[in-house]
Amino acid sequence: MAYRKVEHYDAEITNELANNYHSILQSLGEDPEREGLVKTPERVAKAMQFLTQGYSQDPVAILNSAKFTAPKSEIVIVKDIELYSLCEHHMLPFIGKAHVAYIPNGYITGLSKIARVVDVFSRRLQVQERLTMQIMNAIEEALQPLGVAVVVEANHMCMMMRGVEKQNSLTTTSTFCGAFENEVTRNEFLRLLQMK
Ligand SMILES: Nc1nc2c(ncn2[C@@H]2O[C@H](COP(=O)(O)OP(=O)(O)OP(=O)(O)O)[C@@H](O)[C@H]2O)c(=O)[nH]1
Ligand SMILES: [Zn+2]
Repeated sequence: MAYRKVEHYDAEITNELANNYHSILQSLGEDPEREGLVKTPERVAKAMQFLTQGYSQDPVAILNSAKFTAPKSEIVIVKDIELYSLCEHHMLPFIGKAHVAYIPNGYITGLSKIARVVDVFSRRLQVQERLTMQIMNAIEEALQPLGVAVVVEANHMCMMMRGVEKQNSLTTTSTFCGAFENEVTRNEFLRLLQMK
């Protein structure tokens, strides 16, 4: 059986983006008609739609799609969720990990849904601070837990490949609400994050 990729891209948007990328290649001094580049505008058009698909996804609906009742209230942590996002200033990747915790207040969600929510907000043009906050707000809205904590660590290609050209700087952002505003609970979360 022939290999067939299963992809869903809007034909009109793909076409419009591809025309623009064709012009961009010309502006960069390239020949968009040379063999290796003939399909590049269409490939980039699809890649960019993939990398920004989060705009059309509803994070709260994702969390609610596997919402279960839970009587006990212990910290739930999903850590080391890898993320790939695009900085909104340069549209270059920033790559890192999210660590997400919440304390249920009667409801839990499927663990994979937490990682999916990280993807939804990562697949948009972002700044790391807003990404961190949006993950927290979605969990808060969907589950109304006793608290939510989100830490994101990332390397920004715009600081590595160009600009200030720093190869080892790691940006950490965090946001806490509810019970995690309490120092004891927050420290417990930070301690659990350090456990390997
Ligand atoms: N706060 C924040 N800043 C970011 C993020 N991603 C990129 N930036 C920064 O956005 C800033 C944009 O600054 P500008 O001076 O307008 O752009 P620029 O001339 O390209 O700046 P340089 O990167 O310093 O060369 C830069 O300092 C980037 O490092 C992010 O997620 N959060
Ligand atoms: Zn940037």
